[in-house]
Amino acid sequence: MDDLRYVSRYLRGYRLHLLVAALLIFVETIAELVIPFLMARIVDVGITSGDLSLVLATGRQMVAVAVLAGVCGFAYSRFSAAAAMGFGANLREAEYAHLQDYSFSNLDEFDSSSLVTRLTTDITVIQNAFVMGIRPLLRSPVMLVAGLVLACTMSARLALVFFAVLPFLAVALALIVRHVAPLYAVLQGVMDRLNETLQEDLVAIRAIKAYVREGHVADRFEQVNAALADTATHTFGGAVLNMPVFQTAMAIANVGLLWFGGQMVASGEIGVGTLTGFMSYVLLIMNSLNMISSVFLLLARAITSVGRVCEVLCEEPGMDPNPSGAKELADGSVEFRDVSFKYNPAAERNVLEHVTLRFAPGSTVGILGGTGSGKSSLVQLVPRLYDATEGTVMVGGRDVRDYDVHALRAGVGMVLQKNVLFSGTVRDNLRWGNPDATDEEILRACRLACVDEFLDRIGGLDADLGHGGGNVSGGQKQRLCIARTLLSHPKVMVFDDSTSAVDTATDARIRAGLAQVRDMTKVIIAQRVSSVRDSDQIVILDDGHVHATGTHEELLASDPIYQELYYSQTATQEDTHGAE
Ligand SMILES: Nc1ncnc2c1ncn2[C@@H]1O[C@H](COP(=O)(O)OP(=O)(O)OP(=O)(O)O)[C@@H](O)[C@H]1O
Repeated sequence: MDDLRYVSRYLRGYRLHLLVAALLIFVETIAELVIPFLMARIVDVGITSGDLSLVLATGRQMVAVAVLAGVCGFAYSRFSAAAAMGFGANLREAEYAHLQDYSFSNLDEFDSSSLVTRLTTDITVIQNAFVMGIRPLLRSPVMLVAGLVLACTMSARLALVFFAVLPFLAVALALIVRHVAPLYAVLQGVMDRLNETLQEDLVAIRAIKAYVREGHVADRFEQVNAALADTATHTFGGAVLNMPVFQTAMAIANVGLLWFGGQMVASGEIGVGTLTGFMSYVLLIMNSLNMISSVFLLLARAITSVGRVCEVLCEEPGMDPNPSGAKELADGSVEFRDVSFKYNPAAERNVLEHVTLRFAPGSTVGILGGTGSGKSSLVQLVPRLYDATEGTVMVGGRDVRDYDVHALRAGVGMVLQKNVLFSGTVRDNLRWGNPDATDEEILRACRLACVDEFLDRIGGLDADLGHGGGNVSGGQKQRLCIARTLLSHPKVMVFDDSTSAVDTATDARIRAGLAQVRDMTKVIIAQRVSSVRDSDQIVILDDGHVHATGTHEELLASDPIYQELYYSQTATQEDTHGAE
């Protein structure tokens, strides 16, 4: 209920539509209830007494009431559709906007495929329930109560026959709803799994072909697909039982009514018109019961989806973006004061443990360490992609939490390990760094990042990069990403292993280019010692701890890890040169 109340706020702008739709249904329902009465009058009074003018006059009234019901039904469908689609659009927009406020830690909580389902399928389920559910939800209780009252008024004895069948129908329908409702939550979960598998397989399709794993992923997909088919069969198989149960009850009630009703007509206790009118009301009552159970099934599914949408909407952003915080970084200094960090508060071990470091503004800092030693985790704390669990991270002499997070991220450029480019031209992509950049500025950034070496070959700034930047190589992509970040003129720039795919000579040229940008602090995570040896400071991380810091000469003279890295890599290079 709380979830329903929560999402109802997204009806804004469509409450009037909903109200008008409800009124139209009410009028339509009343009109339909009047028709059997008019019919009974024609048969019992008009035809029995041979009064043709009464038959015609009542017939005209019946037509007018039927037209009124039709018009109301038609107008209702317009208003309810507008309300449902508008509500769905509001919900999707709210989910999407809230996702933009998610921190990286929030995004760790949800699978991206599940988020896609929650923004698409779940909203469609809610919209469908809205369009198809409101009408029976509003009509059926009115029909049920009014039908019962009117049927009893027509013939209390006949109503007894009908009341004997009613409880069986009600219990059978209630059992179906109870059995099927929880299955919808399972169904949506399996749907998530199918989307997840599909997304992973499509993203990794090249790797799958390269490793000849088509058979393996096909088997995996088949399993999830079969699980979805099984769950859906079980769920919808239970839901459609509604219909045969209803029809059986209807047939039994009809036989009983005709049997007893026929005897009552024969004995003159009631007229034929009353019997036919009564049977029309029975049909209305049974129909409304059937509708109520269908609506419950529809709502059960929609409530599961509402819950899933609410999980996205109610997820507290993992960090306060502090929009009223400082807007400018005084300089590019970075400081870690006794910083410890773990991704999940429930995790036993910290990923970073008591890290204390200081990078002077404009300096170049190299970070080395084995895989999983915490290099990426450390630098992600600088632009607040995550917040430190303990201790303080300072940029430009202030705690990072004191900045408006957007201003902080504009001041701390980051070239991530996994580079992402978008469809569009080179110019479009580079302007992500600075939407106002002129072509001269773009070309300067291209020179610094050594993009100029291949820019003309791919077609200049107007070259189309294709979907996800698929038209350029891994090394070219990395250089374009560096140029893109340079264009935003950050005070601190972090390179998270972002030249791993370029050759050593190009790597050196990029570093020479970056050295020209003097007022920017450069933090370079690298696997190669050659990428960081000229840095003002080199930090060696080991299992989340700062193992050593110093210049190349200092570390080479004193640190065993650095010595091992350096000599193993120079030996490899010499071997390679020797082999050449
Ligand atoms: N999003 C995440 N959620 C939970 N744990 C994570 C997450 N990202 C990284 N880790 C864990 O944190 C530890 C440090 O990872 P990190 O990526 O910082 O290492 P790294 O030194 O950059 O490694 P590499 O050189 O392989 O990129 C690893 O044990 C890793 O499993």
